Amino acid sequence: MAKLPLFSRQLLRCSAHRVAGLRRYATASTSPDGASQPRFDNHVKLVEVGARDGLQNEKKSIPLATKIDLIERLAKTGLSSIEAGAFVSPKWVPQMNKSGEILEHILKHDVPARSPLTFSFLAPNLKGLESANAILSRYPTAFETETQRLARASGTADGPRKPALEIAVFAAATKSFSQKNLNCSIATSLERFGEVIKAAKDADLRVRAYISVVLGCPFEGYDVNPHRVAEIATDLLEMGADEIALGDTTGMGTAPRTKDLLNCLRKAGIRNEDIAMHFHDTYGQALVNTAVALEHGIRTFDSSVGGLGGCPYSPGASGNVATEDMVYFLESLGMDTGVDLDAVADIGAWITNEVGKPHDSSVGKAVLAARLRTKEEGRTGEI
Ligand SMILES: CC(C)(COP(=O)([O-])OP(=O)([O-])OC[C@H]1O[C@@H](n2cnc3c(N)ncnc32)[C@H](O)[C@@H]1OP(=O)([O-])[O-])[C@@H](O)C(=O)NCCC(=O)NCCSC(=O)C[C@@](C)(O)CC(=O)[O-]
Repeated sequence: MAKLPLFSRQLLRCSAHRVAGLRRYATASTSPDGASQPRFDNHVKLVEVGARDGLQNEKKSIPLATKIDLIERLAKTGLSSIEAGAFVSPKWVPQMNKSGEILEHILKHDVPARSPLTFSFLAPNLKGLESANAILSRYPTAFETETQRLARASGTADGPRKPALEIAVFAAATKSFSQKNLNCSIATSLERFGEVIKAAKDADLRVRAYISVVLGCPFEGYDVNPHRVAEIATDLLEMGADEIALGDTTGMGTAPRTKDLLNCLRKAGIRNEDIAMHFHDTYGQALVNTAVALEHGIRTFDSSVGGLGGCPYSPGASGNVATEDMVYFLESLGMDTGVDLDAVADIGAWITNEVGKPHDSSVGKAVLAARLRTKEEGRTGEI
């Protein structure tokens, strides 16, 4: 009898949460005072940042066709949110200079997707937003506004499914990082983001607001003040941001400091639903920190296929936590990501090869190796 392929597509995709009797991951996510009020909320949203954060640091210019191919492949995996580009100064980050073409491609072509998709683009100032808006205004019916997206999500509207668009601003928790990344102080960046957020809201777009270096700064070290992070997050939410993405840009975060930061934000009145975690894996702590954030009640995490990434203004920082590792890890805890692990493993191998980078996902490599073994065993069986 042929051996059961141990890591079959089904098993990899569904993993432990479909196994009867497995403990579901409990959380106290809505308890404002942190009191233990376990509830079951097993869906985790993964925000795929490979096409932007993953590629922005590459020195060699990556062809537009490769970037579009990457985005289209990712769209078929069950991901619901894909960061696709950045309307930033090409002098600062040359790799992102074709982001307008990417947005235009998304609007002109019906990108086949397994789930309703949101595409996100960074904009550090009004100039960036205006560039995005100029393109959007040429295709006014090709995307869902935030009002339409919310109506669809709540079941009060239907009709042909179109992609939704999101604008992302990016503040920093330290003065030095703000200066290096944005060429201005934190206060000035917040003033600019206030304008960007207002204009994006006027255009009925969803807004994500990053705060970088929340758990360690390449210039100021480990001691980033969590109260300062909470203040900046509060400012951005008051300006109208829909979500705060906390960036461990350097990967210096540890489990206790992740917990302290999230407790500090909770005490400041920031809801878990408004927070996403963005871990880099420089010190191999991203999954541990994810577990801490998950236990705290966070349900949105960023990741990058193949572990691509690194910030141009964070010397030494390695890639984002790999999407393959996140899917495997989260599903082994009983969470549902809706993402096809087999498919992202293929994309991770393909894109790292395309950009000539080492494939940085342990899970991705294991999945591919197991598939190869199964195939070889199948061939041997046939003989
Ligand atoms: C903010 C600026 C523009 C200030 O940079 P600046 O030099 O102070 O700006 P400026 O207003 O003096 O403009 C300089 C030139 O850039 C142009 N310019 C100005 N703005 C734009 C724009 N939006 N799009 C296109 N061009 C722009 C502008 O027109 C001008 O062109 P010139 O007249 O010299 O030909 C610059 O610092 C910048 O673009 N920074 C972005 C850096 C960046 O993209 N970093 C990576 C993203 S953040 C990140 O990766 C972290 C994150 C989000 O992943 C989370 C985490 O891990 O922590």
